Amino acid sequence: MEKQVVVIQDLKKYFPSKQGPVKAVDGVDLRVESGEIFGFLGPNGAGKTTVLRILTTLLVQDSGDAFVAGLDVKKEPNKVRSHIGYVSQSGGVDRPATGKENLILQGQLYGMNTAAATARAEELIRLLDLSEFADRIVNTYSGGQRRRLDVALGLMNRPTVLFLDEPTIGLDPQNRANLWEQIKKLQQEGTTIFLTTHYLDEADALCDHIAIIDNGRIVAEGTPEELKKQIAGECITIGIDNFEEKAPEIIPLLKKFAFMREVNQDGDHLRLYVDDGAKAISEVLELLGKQEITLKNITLSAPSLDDVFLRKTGRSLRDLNAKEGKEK
Ligand SMILES: Nc1ncnc2c1ncn2[C@@H]1O[C@H](COP(=O)(O)OP(=O)(O)OP(=O)(O)O)[C@@H](O)[C@H]1O
Repeated sequence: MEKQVVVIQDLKKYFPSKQGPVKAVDGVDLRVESGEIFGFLGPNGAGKTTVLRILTTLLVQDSGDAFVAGLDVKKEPNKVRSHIGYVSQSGGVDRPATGKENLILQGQLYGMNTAAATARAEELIRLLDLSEFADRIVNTYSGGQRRRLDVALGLMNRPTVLFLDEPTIGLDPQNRANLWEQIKKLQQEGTTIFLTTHYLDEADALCDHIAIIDNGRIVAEGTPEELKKQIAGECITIGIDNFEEKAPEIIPLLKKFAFMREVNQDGDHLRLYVDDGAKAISEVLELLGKQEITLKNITLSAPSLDDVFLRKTGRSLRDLNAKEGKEK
């Protein structure tokens, strides 16, 4: 088996628009190793789905190369399709049939005979814990049940790699946690998973490897631990009264502290990356007091993937998600 299941080299896809071309994917390089859960993390409109659609042969790139299971997606789309499963954001099924019937039909569409399709459907019903509802008509399913059936549908042809576009969007915390468990189980069964997500906690908890995309370009890549290590030390977040007026006054003073590595503005908060959090907090509080600045809130935390995103892009992914109503 290929060690690298997905290889992308200088991939570009621009869409025409009245304001000039939208650079949806603007020179992306990526590698996904066999057996890993790979997370493609980025805000709304960053280019995640466009890359996914190219990899799953639904869209052709303008330039650059993409290989899935060693096959060129542009030159051999049919062969690529036989190696992949794809679960889109909207999901697939809308037939007035049960989950199990939908699975069998999907298998038959892949060319399986009824016996083979039924056996595979039963295997997936066990693996993904669908037995409670597999014999019910699909339009009676909850959002979480629907999502799990979508994942099973994507697995009918035993794909080398399963592409999941925002698998947990719109799910409540319990259903999200359940789907994460199922995704981990699939990995243990040997499937490589390529998923897109807006959610920092999802990428952190689930993925072996992450690429962060913004405006069609990869801004950071590595394991969650590697990425967070780039932001050494601890993070103090402070909210102050009269932020607009006071922040420009206080930032240069904060930067003078020997323990201060970096000061970032995040909406109406300051994020201070420091060496020794406890000591730093007391000195920061003393400085605010001297400057007669009123503190609204202060927290100390370990650096998160959002800190990585903020450093690379100057914006907070958590804030962007909140604006889009996608906060977790
Ligand atoms: N068919 C299209 N025609 C024109 N512009 C498009 C088309 N598809 C995508 N775009 C634009 O390309 C950019 C990238 O979109 P894409 O859907 O890949 O982002 P995304 O990261 O998947 O976002 P989301 O998280 O919202 O799904 C966006 O600016 C989008 O509006």
